[in-house]
Amino acid sequence: MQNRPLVAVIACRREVEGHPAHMVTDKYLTALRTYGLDPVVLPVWEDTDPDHARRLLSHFDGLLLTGSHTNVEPARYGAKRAPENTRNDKDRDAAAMAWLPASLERGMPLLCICRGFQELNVAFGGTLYQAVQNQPGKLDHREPEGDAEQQYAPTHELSIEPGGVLAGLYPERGARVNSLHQQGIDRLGDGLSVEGVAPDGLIEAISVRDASAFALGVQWHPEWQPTSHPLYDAIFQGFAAACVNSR
Ligand SMILES: N[C@@H](CCC(=O)NCCCC(=O)O)C(=O)O
Repeated sequence: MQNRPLVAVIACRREVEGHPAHMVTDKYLTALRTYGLDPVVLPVWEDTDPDHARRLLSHFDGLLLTGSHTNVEPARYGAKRAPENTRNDKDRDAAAMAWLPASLERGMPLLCICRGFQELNVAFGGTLYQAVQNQPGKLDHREPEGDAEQQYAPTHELSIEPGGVLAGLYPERGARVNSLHQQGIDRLGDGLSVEGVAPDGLIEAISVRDASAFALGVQWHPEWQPTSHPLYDAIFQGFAAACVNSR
């Protein structure tokens, strides 16, 4: 267990038993441990600034931005709040928007999942659909009814862009992936590349074009039982190898 790469994991602000808390659900932390990484949960504060972000992240070998039921504040991508968009977390928004450029500047490996994927797009000047299910021609990407096994079961196809970062990690042209989100990428941020799309054309995976290390975002949840899904496994293997190399 010695000398495992240290991965900073963004927390969310939630109320726990009547008190404000900073928390991460276990599956993200367990997935990192499974792949030989040591997760460290970092609290989020609305007054995070770029200098603090640089100093804080200098202690780590990688950064994971997790999924969350909350949404990026629409004002951050120049939109008004839609009625379907009811959950926010301004502390997490501020931390993510400061940590993303700081981590890329340092060449730290970066894995962004679901909300994290949407944050990566917004950090690069992209915009989001606030309710994908209301967009003409788009599928409903929200989770099905049921228990966690049913909600995180693969529900739609993913088509992987040939020649990209994801294609380099996983040899097949596609896979079935889970889907637990209401929001999604509308306009792609400048400097990002599409790595995979859903059958309705919704962008499902992106990478940072000029990143000096692994920098991938995915709309689905590879942290859910990663060792039993070859694509999810390949993503964590790739991220873990990059974290080892960045020490
Ligand atoms: N709120 C956003 C992002 C969806 C998301 O990250 N869901 C995570 C669910 C809980 C988890 O598994 O961590 C949206 O609705 O698009």
